[in-house]
Amino acid sequence: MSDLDVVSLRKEYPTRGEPLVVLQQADLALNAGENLAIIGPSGSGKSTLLYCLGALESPTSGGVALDGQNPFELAEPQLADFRNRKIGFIFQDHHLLPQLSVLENVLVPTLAGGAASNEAVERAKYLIDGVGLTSRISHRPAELSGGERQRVAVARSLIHQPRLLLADEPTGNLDRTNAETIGRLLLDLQSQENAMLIAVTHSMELAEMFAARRSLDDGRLT
Ligand SMILES: Nc1ncnc2c1ncn2[C@@H]1O[C@H](COP(=O)(O)OP(=O)(O)OP(=O)(O)O)[C@@H](O)[C@H]1O
Repeated sequence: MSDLDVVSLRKEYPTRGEPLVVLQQADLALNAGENLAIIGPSGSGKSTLLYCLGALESPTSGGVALDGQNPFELAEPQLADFRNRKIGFIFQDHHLLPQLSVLENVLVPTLAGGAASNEAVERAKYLIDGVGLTSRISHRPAELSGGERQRVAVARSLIHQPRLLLADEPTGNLDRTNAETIGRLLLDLQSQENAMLIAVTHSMELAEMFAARRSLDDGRLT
């Protein structure tokens, strides 16, 4: 058994006619400290796969086990807690809250139980330093460049020391130089934190920075 096991994952979306099969028999296994890029053209099901891995979407059939736990067996709010503590998400368009500072944005995932603890604030500052934004800690997203915003999103994704980092086109909106910087940063932090990282992308440049690559074709991981 690996730290992450995905077995025969199938995802269909209902339509007025035949259901649309987006994933079929997708299998993968990953261990702590490993990273994987999944490449596929637009519409091939990359985001759907990532959402199933992140327990944001339930698969039609098949299973996901993270540290031996199948999240789809959990009821809310245990599922929300599992997602919050075990999984870090990075999206193409950062999803930062415009009215909050860099520090506050990084702390958002810790606020479910009320005010951020001193420990969380220390960890947020450590991560903001790690992504090179200490001098911007009080800035709002609108006062940052696109690459800087994505660095904040990377720091935020790591706040709970997640076991699994999921990145959906993390460099999709960035120019080549910034894309390379974010790719490198993600991989460095993932290795430092001994997390698993799965990124879906159509960028070969990004995929080539990863230790392993798979393609998503016709709903199958090859
Ligand atoms: N909620 C939904 N209901 C019905 N069909 C959906 C739904 N979500 C996605 N799809 C369809 O599933 C297919 C895969 O979508 P998905 O977003 O996973 O692809 P993708 O590889 O991430 O694409 P892109 O690179 O363009 O973001 C597409 O044909 C899409 O139209």
